[in-house]
Amino acid sequence: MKTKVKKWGINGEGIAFHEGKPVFIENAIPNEVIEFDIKSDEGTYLVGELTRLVEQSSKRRYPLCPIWKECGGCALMHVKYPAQCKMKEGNLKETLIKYADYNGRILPILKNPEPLSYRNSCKLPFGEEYGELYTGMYERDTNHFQKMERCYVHSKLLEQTRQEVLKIMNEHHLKMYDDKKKTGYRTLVMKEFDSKIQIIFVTGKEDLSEEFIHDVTQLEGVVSIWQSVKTETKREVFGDMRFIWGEEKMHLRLEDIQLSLLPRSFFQLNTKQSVNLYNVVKDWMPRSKTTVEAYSGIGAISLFVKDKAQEIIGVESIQDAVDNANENAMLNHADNVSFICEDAGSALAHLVQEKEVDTLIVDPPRSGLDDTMKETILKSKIKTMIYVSCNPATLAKDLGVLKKEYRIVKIQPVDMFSQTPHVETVCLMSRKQK
Ligand SMILES: C[S@@+](CC[C@H](N)C(=O)[O-])C[C@H]1O[C@@H](n2cnc3c(N)ncnc32)[C@H](O)[C@@H]1O
Repeated sequence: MKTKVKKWGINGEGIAFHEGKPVFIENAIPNEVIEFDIKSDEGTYLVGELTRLVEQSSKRRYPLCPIWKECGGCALMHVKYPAQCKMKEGNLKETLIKYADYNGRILPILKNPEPLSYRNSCKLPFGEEYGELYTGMYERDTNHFQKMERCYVHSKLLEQTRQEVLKIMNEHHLKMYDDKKKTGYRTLVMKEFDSKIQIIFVTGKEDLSEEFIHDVTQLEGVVSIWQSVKTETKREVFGDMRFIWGEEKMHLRLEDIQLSLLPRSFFQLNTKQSVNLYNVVKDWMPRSKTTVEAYSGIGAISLFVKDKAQEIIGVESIQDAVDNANENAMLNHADNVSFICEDAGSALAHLVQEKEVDTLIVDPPRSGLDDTMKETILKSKIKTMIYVSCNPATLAKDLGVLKKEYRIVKIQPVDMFSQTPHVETVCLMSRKQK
């Protein structure tokens, strides 16, 4: 069948229409004329497969990565960078209209200065082929494991080290995880900050030999090695954490803020753009008496805005991250900033009773704000809210609820995840005057 692609889908697919139903077609770009087959009928929509490009978009480019389609991690690898940014702005706008009934201004997206080689971390399962270990990922919605030769969005040092670590593992004839024996190597986790690398080997019941560790420590940039022993099937990648060698924590500097973090603690995966993101929050934040930062991770946002409030309380559910955040407050001489380990919604509910909280910053996971959080915000006297979101759909749905009491002042998309359809957004809100 032949059709013209009408618009972008949220996952970077093209959407066309066939007999009144939308057809989601991977690798198709709006305004292209294409031929496609129907892969499946999902009731309200169809899934199509592009079979031939009849008229190609000027926004299309040759994708750098040979496995971009199979991997699925970089669903926009075939789209020129300016057009990727336009796609994200457009999808954010459409989502805000759909769920929050907001059709106001959205600031132009803050572009990523490095659309390739920006990722500071990876978490990749091991596979084995002809007795050799490799890392890869499962193709989206399948059980097919795709080998990764080279990743173009990993930072250069991270990618170089990943390849060298694999070489050493194979020289030591290490094996992938065997679920029956509960031994072997499951996942390779690596983080790179300021040209220093931390490696976490997620394994079964495995003793890492001294010779193997010694060889890994010889790699340029490697400063920290951990092991995570995990024999259950649950999704969480970290099990029993064992510190093996070097520096326990990773250290990084963002402008004049110093941060350190343990392996379990979350940090944004694009270090340079996180500085630009945090500066938007800092610029938009008014002077405050008491600010709560919910979902505070290792405390980076609170420390960025530390001079704008008399007191800042960060709330985070991972104890390691809270410990790091409190140490980071000390490291940066921020006596007015402290962090507690609690569920963000429950903590806000009691903090607004105990203190005059006038400003709230939230940076929740992709699932957005839970009901307790939203109800507490609506009942509170919080004047200013800054919502940092990595998921336009949950952001828009949450704004749809919060608009009862808050008006949207400004919205700033930030491109943290180039080559992917994901977009980070900062939204400033102000409590309506009654
Ligand atoms: C998107 S990250 C934001 C971290 C931080 N703002 C930053 O920029 O590094 C979300 C954080 O929320 C934490 N989190 C998830 N659910 C939570 C909850 N119910 N209560 C408190 N923190 C939670 C996660 O552990 C994670 O550190």
